[in-house]
Amino acid sequence: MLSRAAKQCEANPPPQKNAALAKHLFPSSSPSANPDIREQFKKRVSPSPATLSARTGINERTSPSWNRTGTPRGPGQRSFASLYENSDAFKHEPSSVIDLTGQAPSSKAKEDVFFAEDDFSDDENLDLDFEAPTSLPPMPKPPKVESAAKENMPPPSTPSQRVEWSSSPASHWNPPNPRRADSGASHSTMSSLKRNSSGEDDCFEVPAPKKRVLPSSWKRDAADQEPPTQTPAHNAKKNFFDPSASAIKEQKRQLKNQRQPQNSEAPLGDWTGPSKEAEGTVPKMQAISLSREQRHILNLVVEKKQSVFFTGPAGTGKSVLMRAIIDELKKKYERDPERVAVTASTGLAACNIGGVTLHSFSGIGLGKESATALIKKVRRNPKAKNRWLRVKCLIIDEVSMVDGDLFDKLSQIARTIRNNGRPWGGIQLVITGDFFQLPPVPDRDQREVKFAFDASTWKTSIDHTIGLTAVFRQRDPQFARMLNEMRLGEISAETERAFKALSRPLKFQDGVDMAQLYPTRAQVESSNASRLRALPGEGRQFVAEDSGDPAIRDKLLANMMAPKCLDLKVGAQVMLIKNWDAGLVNGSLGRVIAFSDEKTFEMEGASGHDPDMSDAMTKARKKLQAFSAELEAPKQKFPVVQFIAMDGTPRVVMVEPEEWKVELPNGEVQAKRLQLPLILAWALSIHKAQGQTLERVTVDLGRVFEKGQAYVALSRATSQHGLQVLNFNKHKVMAHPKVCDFYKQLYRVNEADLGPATSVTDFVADRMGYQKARQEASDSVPDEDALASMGY
Ligand SMILES: Nc1ncnc2c1ncn2[C@@H]1O[C@H](COP(=O)(O)OP(=O)(O)OP(=O)(O)O)[C@@H](O)[C@H]1O
Repeated sequence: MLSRAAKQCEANPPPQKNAALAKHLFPSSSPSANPDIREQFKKRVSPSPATLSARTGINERTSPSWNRTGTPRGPGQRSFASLYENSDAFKHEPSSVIDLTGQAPSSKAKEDVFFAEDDFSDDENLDLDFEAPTSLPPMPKPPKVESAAKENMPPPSTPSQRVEWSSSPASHWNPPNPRRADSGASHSTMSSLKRNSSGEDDCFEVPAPKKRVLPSSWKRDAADQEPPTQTPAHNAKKNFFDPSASAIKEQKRQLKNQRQPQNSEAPLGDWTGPSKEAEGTVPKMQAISLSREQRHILNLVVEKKQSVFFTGPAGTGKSVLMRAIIDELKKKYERDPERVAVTASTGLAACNIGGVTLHSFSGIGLGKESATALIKKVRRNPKAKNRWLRVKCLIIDEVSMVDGDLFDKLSQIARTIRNNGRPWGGIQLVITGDFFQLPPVPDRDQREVKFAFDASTWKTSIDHTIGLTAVFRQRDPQFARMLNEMRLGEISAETERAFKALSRPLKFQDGVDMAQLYPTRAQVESSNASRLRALPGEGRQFVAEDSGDPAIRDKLLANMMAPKCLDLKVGAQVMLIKNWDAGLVNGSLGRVIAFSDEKTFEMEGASGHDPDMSDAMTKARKKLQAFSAELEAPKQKFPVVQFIAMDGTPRVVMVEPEEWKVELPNGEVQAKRLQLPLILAWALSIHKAQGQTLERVTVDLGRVFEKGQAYVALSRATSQHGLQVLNFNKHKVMAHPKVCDFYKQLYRVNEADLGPATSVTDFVADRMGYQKARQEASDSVPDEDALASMGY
């Protein structure tokens, strides 16, 4: 029968139009020149990669690469340049994997390959990085659809070839709605009511505004609207019969979105009073784009792989730049995230950049022992040892609080564990901080403070020391100058007078008071507790949901900005501790005006607070209840907060829990906390305020006791209008003499490659000195003298 069929087939070859259809449906396997499948088999004599892989026991990663015609390449046949020859070169396909095994796939009679357990023990010495050729052909233009979606999509056909599938609507060709993941995470329980925010999501690219924002989000610009192919109506229809909680949530969200454009003229947000934003008088806030000096540093780190310490006065954008660097490095090492370790001196600072403490990364515990003992400790800890071996780029934020001895010990650990004599065993360092700000926490033995720049290995560890000069936080140049004098401890009589004049009381009409900064946590807690008690009405307590290894979880989470227990009442002053968008950022102050759940939008406690608001809220409630009446109401209620946005306008948001993670570079989550991104904010600790930008702040210098504290506290303010200074005493604001000396040694030089107009301060003289020292260090046994002087 088969031979009869074959004969018939030979006599009547298949028509061409079927070949076209086959080509469309199976483009990768469809024969193009010769439609006869037998001819294809005749041509293909080499084994397929999968067959070979099965035969040799080597998986796809190590199997030989294949060219487009299906013939294998032998060793040396595939150059890096060839990777860029076609537009598919960057696709993640086995065929694009570079053959590092050196085995030609054409050698057919391969024997099975077996690996011993330690065959790869020296893998860490392999440096597989390569510089991309500079003369690459342009990358293929990305298609309009999202890449993630594209991977799962069949290739769209041209109109002439289009084959309609009766069971597949055209919408299946569209990318998924990017907002769905977000909204899908919103359920009625506390654990599911979270935004997908891994650590600090803020970056120089500002994220899209949150949809819970009322009323200003009712008037969104076109860029924030749903893609035209996915109207809320379309999605609502799709989920209409889906009874799951997430589908109901999604449905409600879509209904809300549908209402937005229609209601833009008379926004629901009337109930907070029409904001300037709603009236269209406030220009749309722009995403932060890095300044020239910031970009220069980014380039040095990411492209030139230099070890850099960048510093600068408060508000010069060190944190913004560091986040941009982290983003870029993570992209660069996307396939091997352990190559980038994000750390900071304290748990709080680490949380702010989505990293871990330097201690936690390095696996040294408190790190009080000698370097030799610490090396033994790391060796006994395979995970920590592996981190040291894998890391290529170590980020250290808030370096002013890193102890100098610790810096030397870590440098020694890195060299020894990595068996590499270069500074830090060849790890690229990216360090930032301002030594005029908070110093290392002093030891119990009260020895003199030792800064990181005092470390014997500091100079040999850094290629470039760069000072950022443009202050962004304070727009008023006179105020910026006053703060700079204070930073350097050189306060003129005029500046002293100006600071003393700031003792006047300040009152704001919007109900949000000044945040008072205190040096100790106890002072902060007692001040906030008494203000909360003084408020009328019933309080609500929000207890964080913690997870992770119980042995270390509580310790790791103890330093977190988000508290374990948060007590709130209507009228409580709060501060946002996450970055949401350009208007609402970490540090934005607000006031709780009600408690609500999203579905019924049932407000409590707002009446009597503000009559206009109560009236408008009633309207708002009715409108929302109209479409949410049939949906099941959740039990959990969350605070509705009226924030003062960065432009000074009020914005009302219902605040729901978010997630904080303490994560190791390999992505291993050590601890997790789910909590509202709020803290009480009548009083704040200076420690918690470090890194924040505050619009309204009171500082009582009579309470300040540590060098650097006064500067940190005062430099949080954005303007003199929002700053009250009590008990100003210029002797209280003196900088540490060692820090003054360190910065005096650094001097301004214009970088030749940036041109004469640049404001970049690159301390070239030091850098040259460092490089010379580095050269010497790598030629001989590194830093032996330094280590000997430290008793190692
Ligand atoms: N390139 C930029 N363009 C506009 N604004 C910027 C830029 N860089 C930073 N900013 C803004 O300046 C303010 C201070 O930035 P940032 O917190 O990064 O400064 P910092 O140097 O880390 O301050 P500190 O030392 O006090 O922590 C923030 O409000 C930030 O949004």
